[in-house]
Amino acid sequence: MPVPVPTDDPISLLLSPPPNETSEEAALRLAKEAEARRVSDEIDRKLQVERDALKNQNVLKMLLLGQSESGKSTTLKNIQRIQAPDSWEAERRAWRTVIHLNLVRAVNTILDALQSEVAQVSSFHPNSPPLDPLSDSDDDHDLSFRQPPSSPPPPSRVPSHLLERHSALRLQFAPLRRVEEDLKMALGAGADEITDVASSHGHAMVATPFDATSIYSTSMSSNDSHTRRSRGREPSVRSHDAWKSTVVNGRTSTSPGARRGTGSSPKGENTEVIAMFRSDIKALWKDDGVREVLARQKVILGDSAEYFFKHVDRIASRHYEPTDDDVVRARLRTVGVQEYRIPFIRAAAVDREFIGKEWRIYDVGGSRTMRAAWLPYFEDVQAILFLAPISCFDERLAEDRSVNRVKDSFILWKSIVGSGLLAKSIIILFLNKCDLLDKKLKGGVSVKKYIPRYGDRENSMPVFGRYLREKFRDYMNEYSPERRPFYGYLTSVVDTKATAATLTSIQDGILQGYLEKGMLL
Ligand SMILES: Nc1nc2c(ncn2[C@@H]2O[C@H](COP(=O)(O)OP(=O)(O)OP(=O)(O)O)[C@@H](O)[C@H]2O)c(=O)[nH]1
Ligand SMILES: [Mg+2]
Repeated sequence: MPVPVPTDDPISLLLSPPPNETSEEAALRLAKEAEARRVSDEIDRKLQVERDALKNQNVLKMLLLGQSESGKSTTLKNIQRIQAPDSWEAERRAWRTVIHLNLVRAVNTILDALQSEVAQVSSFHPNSPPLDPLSDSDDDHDLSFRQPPSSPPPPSRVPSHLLERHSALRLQFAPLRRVEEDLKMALGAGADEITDVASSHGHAMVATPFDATSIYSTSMSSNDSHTRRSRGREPSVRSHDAWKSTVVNGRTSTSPGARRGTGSSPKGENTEVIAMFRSDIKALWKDDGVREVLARQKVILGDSAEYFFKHVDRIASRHYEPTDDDVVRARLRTVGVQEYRIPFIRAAAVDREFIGKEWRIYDVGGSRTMRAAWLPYFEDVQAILFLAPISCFDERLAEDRSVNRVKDSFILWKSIVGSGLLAKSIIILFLNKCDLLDKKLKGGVSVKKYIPRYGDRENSMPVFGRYLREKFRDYMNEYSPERRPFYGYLTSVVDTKATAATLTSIQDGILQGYLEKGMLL
């Protein structure tokens, strides 16, 4: 006797057999469901084994969360630098390839901007397409964002010398296109930035990790709707150092010949080519006309581009060895979830009981295409370090141009602090990129234009930073299932000295708290 399906229950609707199903179809459907359940149970079993192992080892589990380019991997580098100096040193060399890619990509982006200027596609704004403004009636009840409509670009005032030289420049820099392709090949998927949803390679776009529900989510033990898990893809922890050993050992040559399968070019050819272009790159960056084109087209070169151009003499040299600061500035997008094991070396200062114990840190890819993969890591997490970049109050997500980046951080934050699954976790907030915010506000960008309710408060980094900090705190108080302390820091994680001090005191505080509760021993 078929059970009537309540029409208002989407899960039951999904699970109910299709009308007029034949017995063969029913058998096939049931077999598929049984297989999916088997896979799902296997995932649960593996995760449980992992959890039990962690408990036995007295490991503290920490997640780094936040949108893409919020500074999660940069924070992790700070942690590695302080707490795992040997592996930090061993990996230094590998970052050279990433830094070279960052530099070459920035040069090629400048050339693309010149190209579009010359082609007089002057209405084309690669980084800021006109959109409907986000109005005050937006759903964010006490803080709304406005994206002022893009005004038409002013007529090109680019000096004619640059326009005339443009074709020559393109020819002159042509070898750097090939170098970019080679370096990307060597570094793998993370070498490409996600530019829009079309480049998400079929990954589901979700605003929060809890939005990825599936028909099997009802079998979760917790009754918190936020704990529903997508069972579509097996959770995977990627090895984070695959590209590092590749570029250091030269298993994949970064030479153009190797890319085409001939393997004929000597290793290190790309470094040679980049070194040959040192003075040309310097001249390009210093050219006022170039600056004007970049400003006019609102081209975003990446947060570290300016730093790499500033240090091009060192970086574009044949014997370049990255410094600590260079490594911290290097940008490589995180793909999936990456696990790091880091000992508590400062722990002796807190209590010698901690000697031999370690952090298990998970660094996640932050774009909306990656967030579904976070959820399996939420159980038994002791600490979450949440990064919200606050310099980007006037920017939109690369993967969804309709969403303001600070608003996206609020959406994510509310879902994390509001999750029953994470109710016992310590949550620490870094309101990051304060250095860039300071520069932006001093450069004349007005907060009020994008956040009308900011009103006539001072347009300065400390005041706006504190204002946002209060908003995050209020949301935590409003959304947390149980009361929890708020730890919010205004940070610039590229400042390694200040970040080291902050991280050390946070670690000591967390360890002390756990020690007092007897949860680690
Ligand atoms: N100036 C400045 N740059 C920063 C800061 N934090 C991070 N960056 C830079 O911003 C870029 C992105 O940082 P990542 O740490 O790679 O960002 P992420 O959150 O790991 O990004 P995904 O891996 O895509 O999720 C890098 O070039 C960093 O050097 C900061 O506080 N100030
Ligand atoms: Mg990352």
